[in-house]
Amino acid sequence: MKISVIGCGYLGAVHAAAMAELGHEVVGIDVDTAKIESLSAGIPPFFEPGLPEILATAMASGRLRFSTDIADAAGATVHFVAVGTPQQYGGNAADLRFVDAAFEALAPHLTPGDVVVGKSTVPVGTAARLSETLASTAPGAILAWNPEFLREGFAVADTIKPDRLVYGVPDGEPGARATSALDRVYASAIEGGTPLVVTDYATAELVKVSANAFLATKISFINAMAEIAEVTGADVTALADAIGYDSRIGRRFLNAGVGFGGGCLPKDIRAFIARAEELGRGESVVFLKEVDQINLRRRQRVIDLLVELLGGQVNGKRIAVLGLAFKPHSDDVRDSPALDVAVQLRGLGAKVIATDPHAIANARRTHPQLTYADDANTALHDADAVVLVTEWPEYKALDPVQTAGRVRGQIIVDGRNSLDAAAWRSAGWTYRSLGRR
Ligand SMILES: NC(=O)C1=CN([C@@H]2O[C@H](COP(=O)(O)OP(=O)(O)OC[C@H]3O[C@@H](n4cnc5c(N)ncnc54)[C@H](O)[C@@H]3O)[C@@H](O)[C@H]2O)C=CC1
Ligand SMILES: O=C(O)[C@H]1O[C@H](OP(=O)(O)OP(=O)(O)OC[C@H]2O[C@@H](n3ccc(=O)[nH]c3=O)[C@H](O)[C@@H]2O)[C@H](O)[C@@H](O)[C@@H]1O
Repeated sequence: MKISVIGCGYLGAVHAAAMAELGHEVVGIDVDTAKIESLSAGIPPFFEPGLPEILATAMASGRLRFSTDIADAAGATVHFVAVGTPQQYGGNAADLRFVDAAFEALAPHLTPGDVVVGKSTVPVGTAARLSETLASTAPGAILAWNPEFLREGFAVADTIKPDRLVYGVPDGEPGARATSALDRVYASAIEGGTPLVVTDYATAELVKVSANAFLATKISFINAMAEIAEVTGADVTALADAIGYDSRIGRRFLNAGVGFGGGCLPKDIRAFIARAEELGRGESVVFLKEVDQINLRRRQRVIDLLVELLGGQVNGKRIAVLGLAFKPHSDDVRDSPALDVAVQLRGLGAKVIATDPHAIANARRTHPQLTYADDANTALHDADAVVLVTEWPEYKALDPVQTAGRVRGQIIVDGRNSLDAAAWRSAGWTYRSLGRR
């Protein structure tokens, strides 16, 4: 099939390359010239395992190209819109200006029968509104909403073989046509047994935000238990293992620590709260405010622990911050707890030396005032204390004895509860975590 993908960020670039990998003919379009130049040269503008490989194959096959000109979408019959929907500046709601601009720019290049497929995460009600607009700007074009559930770090596999597919489509013949077009796009996943839910726009939009809200709630639940564990001497990791054996609960997303961040979970729960309030149903999701608060408290707890361990103040103390990305296997620093901790420590007067295997360039762009080290050894040199905030495998593998030889003070706060506490303690470290013994 001929496909266009409007917006080539973390979601769109992977989607474009994966669609070409599946045999479709794809054009990826973005307003960011540098991003398009990089993608056109076969170089992903961000770190995503597996993307360089599928990008190279797809470019070599001639099935994938990139452009800054929206007119190049003409000729495709399915158009995915994957532009950003960030949190509004100064508010909680989603900023839909990029979605609106993309639809407005795309409309003149559509022909009747084309299917426009929303991929961006949007507040419920957005698709119905955009469908009405399209009816006048591009008569005969059909809108579907096909939310995306990929995880950064696993984006390629999640796109080629998703857990499930959800299509939000209009009633009647247009809905049937959109469904059949999407079935062709995703033929390999469907043939491979991927569950498919075909529903209306509102349900599809809500599936996406409720899935992220559930995941965020699960993380904040275990982090709330970590707060209780801290004052009772209980161990949150053993607790998570024990409740996780109950298959109704499950162990995944029960890792306590410095909490969730990234370009999605935090902004999506806030946008959900804002949208529910607009709909007069704020009370239905009021618990999400607590989910957000518990999450933000964990960042503060890491800071408080360091202050306590450093004798009441961190001013002038050299602190090695291990990790900047919001999670391992990503270079994304959007709303990253790790970067937030580094920035706050610096604000308290600490000499912060931060490091990350892949996220330094992105962190430096938004926070040029921080001091960065290219590797953990350099960051650890002469540190008065160490804080691990992104559980990259290389940090988890640090040897406590060797690490002791690099630092000035053997103090470590394990913000991801991911180190072997006993091994670090027996090597002479003062080891503290978030809710672990
Ligand atoms: N990053 C992720 O893992 C996932 C993201 N999502 C959702 O997908 C959407 C995109 O997210 P990301 O890719 O992370 O954001 P991003 O910020 O990495 O990418 C958005 C891209 O859209 C481009 N753009 C903005 N306006 C445009 C326009 N008018 N025409 C063409 N391109 C335009 C930007 O230049 C940027 O490259 C958001 O709604 C997000 O919530 C959903 C699932 C997973
Ligand atoms: O809408 C989105 O963009 C995506 O948001 C999340 O994916 P992602 O943000 O890539 O990362 P996750 O693996 O969900 O992790 C999110 C945050 O939660 C934290 N986390 C995760 C799991 C856990 O047990 N504990 C925990 O603190 C991670 O460190 C990270 O900061 C969802 O998992 C995806 O399904 C969804 O498509």
